[in-house]
Amino acid sequence: MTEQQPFASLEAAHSAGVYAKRPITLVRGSGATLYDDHGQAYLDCGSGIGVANIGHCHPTVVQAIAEQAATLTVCPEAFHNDQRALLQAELVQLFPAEFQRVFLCNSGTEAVEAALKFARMATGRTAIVAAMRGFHGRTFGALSATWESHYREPFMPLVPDFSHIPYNNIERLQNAITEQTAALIIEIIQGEGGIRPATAEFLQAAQTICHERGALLILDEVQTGFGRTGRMFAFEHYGLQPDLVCLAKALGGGIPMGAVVINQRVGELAIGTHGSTFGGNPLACAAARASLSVIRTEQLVDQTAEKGAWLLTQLQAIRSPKIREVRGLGLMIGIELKEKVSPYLQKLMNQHQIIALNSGSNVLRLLPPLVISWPELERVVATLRSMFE
Ligand SMILES: CC(=O)N[C@@H](CCCNCc1c(COP(=O)(O)O)cnc(C)c1O)C(=O)O
Repeated sequence: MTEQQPFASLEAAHSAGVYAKRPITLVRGSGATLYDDHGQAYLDCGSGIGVANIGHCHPTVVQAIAEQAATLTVCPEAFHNDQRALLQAELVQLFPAEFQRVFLCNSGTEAVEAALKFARMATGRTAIVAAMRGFHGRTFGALSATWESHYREPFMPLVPDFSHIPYNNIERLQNAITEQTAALIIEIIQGEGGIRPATAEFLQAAQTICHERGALLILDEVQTGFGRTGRMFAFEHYGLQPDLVCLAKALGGGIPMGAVVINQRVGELAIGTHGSTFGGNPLACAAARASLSVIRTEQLVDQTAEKGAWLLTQLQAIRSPKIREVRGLGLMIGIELKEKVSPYLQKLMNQHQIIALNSGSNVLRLLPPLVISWPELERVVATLRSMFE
């Protein structure tokens, strides 16, 4: 172990080796601030890749986890549980009335896997259509819906009968969705694919075409959900009526959790057709209930709409030959550069103590906690302006 980075070298000695690492060791977080093992503070504009919407270690969630950890953490879905029953009821309350059922799991990729299986089972069809540049997870089904070849190639063959269309291309959608299509799966804003919002026309056409041809519309809101875009769920911006909505990341307030919220149009799912040992566990459900209460009581959705609009305007006002476009919705912002983004991420972290993300090789992605303060937002804008102007 090196004295400067004792934990980094220890971790590197035993890690599977699949992750690119940044040279800091994060050991504590509070609100939108993270601290490394030397006590250095960082302003977090990554939220753990869109998880810490309510900030790090929110006291309400910490208390709920502590209480549930001392009460019951293990309860498979073979038995009823109070926290799960309450969370399910509170979760479907956030959706239109036709959404009455939810499948609980432990990650985004699991939510996508469940939605894909439910769609094939409910329709009796096998074809799945997804979007180019889309990202839906790393497990074989979700990976089959994910576009970029560098995610897919080492693992071929993937699940058969998946195809991809250009995002926002209605004509290709018309040709791709047929009577054999079980579902279309899309993001409202492509998160890993470069912070690319769908057009309202594309989304409306997707819903119309799917429902006219008996296919289900699966919305992957793993990254856009829980206030991230300035509405509780991004589909609300467009008045959509999806059939299955995949959720995860911020759902559990930092505790791993995923969910599929199911429109009654999908019909009944037969007992024994899917499952998960940890899905719906009391600890995650208690954390999720606490997180939802924080989003509600701190009015984080409305705050995000206001802060996000201001941030987007400020960043779009930066005049720089290095910036191609600034886009996004709420506090899900992408700055597309005319060059590689990684040097800028390193500079932000090492010289300015701001942690931001990439999305692809040339988009600087900002996913700050929704609790980020106005002074912290002003610091982000001032820093980026100084870097790019
Ligand atoms: C460092 C690291 O592990 N990064 C993750 C980043 C994934 C972030 N996105 C997850 C995601 C997923 C998968 O979610 P999960 O299994 O990672 O919880 C599904 N759908 C959408 C729209 C998503 O954005 C990865 O490279 O797999």
